[in-house]
Amino acid sequence: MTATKIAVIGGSGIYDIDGLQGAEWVTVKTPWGAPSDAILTGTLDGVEMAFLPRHGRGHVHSPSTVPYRANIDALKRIGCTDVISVSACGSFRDEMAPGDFVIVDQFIDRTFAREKSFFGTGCVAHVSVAHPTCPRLGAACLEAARDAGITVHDGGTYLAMEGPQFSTLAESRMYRESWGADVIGMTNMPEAKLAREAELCYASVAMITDYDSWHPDHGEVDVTEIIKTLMGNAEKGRDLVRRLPALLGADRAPCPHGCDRALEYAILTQEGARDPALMAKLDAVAGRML
Ligand SMILES: CSC[C@H]1O[C@H](OP(=O)(O)O)[C@H](O)[C@@H]1O
Ligand SMILES: Nc1ncnc2[nH]cnc12
Repeated sequence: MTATKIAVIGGSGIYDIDGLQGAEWVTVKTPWGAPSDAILTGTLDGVEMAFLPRHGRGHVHSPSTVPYRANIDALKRIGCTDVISVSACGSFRDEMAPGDFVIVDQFIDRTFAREKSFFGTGCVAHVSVAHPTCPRLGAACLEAARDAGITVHDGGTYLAMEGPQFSTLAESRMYRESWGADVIGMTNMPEAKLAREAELCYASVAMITDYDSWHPDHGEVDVTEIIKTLMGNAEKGRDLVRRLPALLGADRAPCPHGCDRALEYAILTQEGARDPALMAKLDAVAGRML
């Protein structure tokens, strides 16, 4: 058993969480640059927590410029074991209405202007992301959402687009009709892939704000409407987060799905051929393996 430390990455509309005992904003340095902001640490129901606003307080970073590698490294570096992403999303399904939450379990990654791996020349690694989210952590999020009285859907495919503009009508229809995506956002990739490389359990809670632009009854995405829905969603998201420590507990058994052992057979570069500079940068992310 190891001590649980729950990280929450708050998306648009969620820039802090309340109720933490011993709350303190901590600045964390990483070899991948500065994270989006300082990290709010403390305990809730006897469980260690860490909160990182993805876009920074004041919403400074765009989806393309969020420092995803620094964020995941920083959370790993301070001892987090589980990462929960809470994000605003558009919906491709009639039944997934604005105000509903979806526990995402698959992704389609359409992002192209972001660093997607901690590894590279001098230390090559290939982890599996066939199942990119942790079922144990996702189940806890589902239970927390139900306990909070939130309308929540168990499972869904999140299309990660580059942004920052919303999709064209043709793209929206293609993602929905041909690609089978359920929700759309701009930030969960490469975050989920990096969390897997860092051997962190990752779950994604999509908070629906709109029907993107495909819906004949709703017209195109309207950011003022999104922001209105976002405010209500953010309060529900905070309620969900408050319930997680009691559900996950202070002590943590190894992940039954192997998230915390993802690098076990993933590093291909032979010891003598590894780049010392890159190896030094991997101290937190892959320290267990090096
Ligand atoms: C507020 S609309 C677009 C913006 O909101 C989402 O951010 P996050 O995933 O961090 O909640 C979406 O991905 C876009 O970045
Ligand atoms: N329709 C949408 N597309 C992309 N990101 C979003 N975030 C919230 N709504 C969105």
